[in-house]
Amino acid sequence: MTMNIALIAHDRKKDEIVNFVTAYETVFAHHKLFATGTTGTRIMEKTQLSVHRFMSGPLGGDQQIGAMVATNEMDLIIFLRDPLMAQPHEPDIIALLRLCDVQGIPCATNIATAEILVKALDRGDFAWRELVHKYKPGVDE
Ligand SMILES: O=C(CO)COP(=O)(O)O
Repeated sequence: MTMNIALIAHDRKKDEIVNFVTAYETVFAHHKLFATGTTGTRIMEKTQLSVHRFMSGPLGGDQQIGAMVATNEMDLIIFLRDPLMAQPHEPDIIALLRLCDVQGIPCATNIATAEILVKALDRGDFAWRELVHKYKPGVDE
């Protein structure tokens, strides 16, 4: 079952997300990947994965991903935030995390949680999302 996965990282976390996605590239290859602009570019530069890129975070990318969460079209989010650096688009970041809680979407904000979620994804723990996909034509293309 193909899941829609969002990958997002703030600047000082970009190396970390690239290394992480590279390590689990064979798992991610089975899914449909989305990212904010720069994160997506960085991942595509270093892997063979194809990533649908939204706007850069400060220009609205978090909100674009949030729109997919709002309509329950996103199955998993890995969002490596920088907890030590203020972001100009902090309200957008909070809004995205809030929507994950509204819809009950698994969202990892650090690498330890991301690792657990990706392992769960690989062993089929996200199969319940199939029920959601059934009612969302076009999500699982
Ligand atoms: O700012 C971001 C998420 O809040 C990430 O955006 P970029 O991937 O474009 O750097």
